Amino acid sequence: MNLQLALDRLTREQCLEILEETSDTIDWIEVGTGVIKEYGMAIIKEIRAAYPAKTIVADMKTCDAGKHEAEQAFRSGADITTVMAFSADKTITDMLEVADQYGGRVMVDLLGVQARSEVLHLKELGVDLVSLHFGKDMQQTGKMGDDAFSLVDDIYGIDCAVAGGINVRSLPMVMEYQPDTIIVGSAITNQENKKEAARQIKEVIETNEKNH
Ligand SMILES: O=C(CO)[C@H](O)[C@H](O)COP(=O)(O)O
Repeated sequence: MNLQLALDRLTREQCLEILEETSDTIDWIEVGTGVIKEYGMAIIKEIRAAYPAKTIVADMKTCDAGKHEAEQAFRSGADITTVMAFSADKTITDMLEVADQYGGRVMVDLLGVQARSEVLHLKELGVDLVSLHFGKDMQQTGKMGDDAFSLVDDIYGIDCAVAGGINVRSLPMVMEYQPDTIIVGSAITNQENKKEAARQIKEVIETNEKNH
């Protein structure tokens, strides 16, 4: 199970500092949407150069112009780029095609998706990686429930990541569903000791995996 560190609402310097502290603990680096909007593709290139062996997720949250945005992400060194599930089929299939050319992957963000049929449709399009996402603003009025997982339950052939305010306390509930990737942002990046926060989260993941 991968631990994906989400770098959101941070300066370039903070991103690099946090990576220095946590890179030996985390598996995937997510360059957050806001960070990309602030610094453009340059921040992805810089992180790629600094961490050549890490999997980099560019959280582009593309919703149109899929071919162009996927090319931007992969050319900058991303291994995975994201697209919103509500996008046109053509946006998603174009991105899958570009991903194939670059040997990369597309993660479809299920923010706002209510029906399993939508996930089944994504699978028919060729999608093999989705993220269950309880958004930042939604976190202000609620928290992710285990009903979120009913969207992907028993759908085989699709890897699943999960994101949305996950911390060391909520992690055991999330892990019951055995997602492929756990995405954690603020529960690491907002902590005083980020290295220790990442280590604790990784430890819970590894302990849970051993006992499963
Ligand atoms: O995509 C995101 C925000 O749009 C974040 O990656 C995701 O929400 C994880 O961050 P946090 O753990 O702070 O919720």
